[in-house]
Amino acid sequence: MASIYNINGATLINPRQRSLHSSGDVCPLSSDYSRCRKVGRQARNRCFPSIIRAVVAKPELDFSDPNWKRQFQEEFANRFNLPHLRDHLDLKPRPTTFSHKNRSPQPVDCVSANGYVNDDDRALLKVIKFASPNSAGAECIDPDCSWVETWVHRAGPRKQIYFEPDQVKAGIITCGGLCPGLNDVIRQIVFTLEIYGVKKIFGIPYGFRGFFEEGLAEVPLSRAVVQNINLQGGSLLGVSRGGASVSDIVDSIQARGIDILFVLGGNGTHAGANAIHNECRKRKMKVSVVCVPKTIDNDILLMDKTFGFDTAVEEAQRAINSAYIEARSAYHGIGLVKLMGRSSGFIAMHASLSSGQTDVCLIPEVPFKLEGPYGVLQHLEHLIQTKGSAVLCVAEGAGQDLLEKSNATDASGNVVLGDIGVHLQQQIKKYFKSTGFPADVKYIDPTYMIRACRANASDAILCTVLGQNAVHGAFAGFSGITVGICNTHYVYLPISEVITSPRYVDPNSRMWHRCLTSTGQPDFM
Ligand SMILES: Nc1ncnc2c1ncn2[C@@H]1O[C@H](COP(=O)(O)OP(=O)(O)O)[C@@H](O)[C@H]1O
Ligand SMILES: O=P(O)(O)OC[C@H]1O[C@](O)(COP(=O)(O)O)[C@@H](O)[C@@H]1O
Ligand SMILES: [Mg+2]
Repeated sequence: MASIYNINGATLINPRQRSLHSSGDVCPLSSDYSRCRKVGRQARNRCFPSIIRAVVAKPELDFSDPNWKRQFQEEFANRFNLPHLRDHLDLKPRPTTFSHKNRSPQPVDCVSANGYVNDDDRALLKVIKFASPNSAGAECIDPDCSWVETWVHRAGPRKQIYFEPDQVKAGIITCGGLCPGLNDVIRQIVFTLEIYGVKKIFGIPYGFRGFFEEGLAEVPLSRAVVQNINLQGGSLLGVSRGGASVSDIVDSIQARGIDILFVLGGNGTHAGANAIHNECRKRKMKVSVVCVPKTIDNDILLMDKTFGFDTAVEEAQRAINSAYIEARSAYHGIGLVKLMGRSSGFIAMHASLSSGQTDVCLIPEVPFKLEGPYGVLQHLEHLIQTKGSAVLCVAEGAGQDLLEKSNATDASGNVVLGDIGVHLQQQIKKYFKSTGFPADVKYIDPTYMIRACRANASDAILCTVLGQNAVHGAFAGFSGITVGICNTHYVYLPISEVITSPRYVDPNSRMWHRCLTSTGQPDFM
């Protein structure tokens, strides 16, 4: 079924629809930009509007059929239906032991009828009615841009649960790169598990590696152990990339007797967790796998934001402010800041917006030229001539087509990127030297500083709610789900729906346009 999501300046085309984009100038994903670039400027400029045309033209949907909307919504509801342990096991629920008002597990008759989320509660995924497919960031299904409601499942504690808390062994694992707030989530998961009455809570050290590497013992967790871990950054459990086969991990889960596994990680981790969930289901194991999305890159689909992103932006804008001060104080000063963002430019875009001092923001989703009359270098020269200084912020995944490719990957299979920051620094110096009017380039690469820090207040709250809801989701019997915030409401989503692609900045979105308005930068092509 056709679908376009566009939330807070991000676009996704479900890769299942990729066949729709096989010809011409359609560029749904950043990896397709190079192909797009080859078809020339005019075609390239049509890239994002073409996404809309491609989806509108989806052959299976017959918009003359008065039932098309109902069909679409039914299929959407099926896709977003939450996988449950009941799907493969014959299970009876029991009344919950979770109580809002008491810190200890409650006997059944003390559980108040109110304060629980009904399984039929839903949150609206999209809240804008677009009048036209040409509206900024439009996500339309039919040519008239009809209003089609899409609902997702509301997160929270249920009245009925599918585990006996005092018999449960729960495991927590943190995978991928660091992210502010990991400890906050671990802490809230432990607190909430204890309130349900769980006694056996363990951390698996160093990501998926902890399941198979000898000598890495489980870390016993309790309220006392995690009480203050939110005061520092990093992960109490450690993180890693790479890992064992899914089958070996599930063998290990079986051998350890884990009933509920909480998996904190990004896109790669979610793919791994979904594979673990599917393998458990195949083996008819009563194991609930619940993810909490973690990434400073904010590249997880459908969500308003992931935890750690806000904090990373706050730290990143400090680097931009420093670059500004250096550039402003130097004669012909240029401040250059490289920020993380492997394939999505959210950190660079938001840090540029929040600092307000960026003159040029370069992100992976928007191609640019360095040389020539429309290139970045000439624009920098113009800025030096008119303002005396300039600040440039670049995401690590930007401009990779300007660099030599190594084809190397990290342990998780992520492409090792060329260093666009160093390249820009060299090219800017070279250019200004050749013009006979050298610039003073101050290069700041705050890479790990923006993520190896404690979560800020906003992220700490997000982590708290996500951590608690992860536990509620597991006790409700769901497995293969992740928790997120959509349009300010907390929801559960099937992992399969959030791993279809990374989330990208949509160059046609209002947010990117706002960034351009703020920087005042031209189109560098
Ligand atoms: N497609 C996949 N299937 C199974 N496991 C995966 C997959 N992609 C990544 N992983 C595993 O998930 C973990 C984290 O992945 P990584 O890409 O490094 O970080 P992130 O989860 O933050 O994207 C690694 O241990 C990696 O081996
Ligand atoms: O050096 P590391 O630890 O591999 O991490 C670098 C990567 O971490 C990130 O910030 C976040 O990546 P993950 O979401 O996969 O953890 C990327 O933007 C960056 O490329
Ligand atoms: Mg990743």
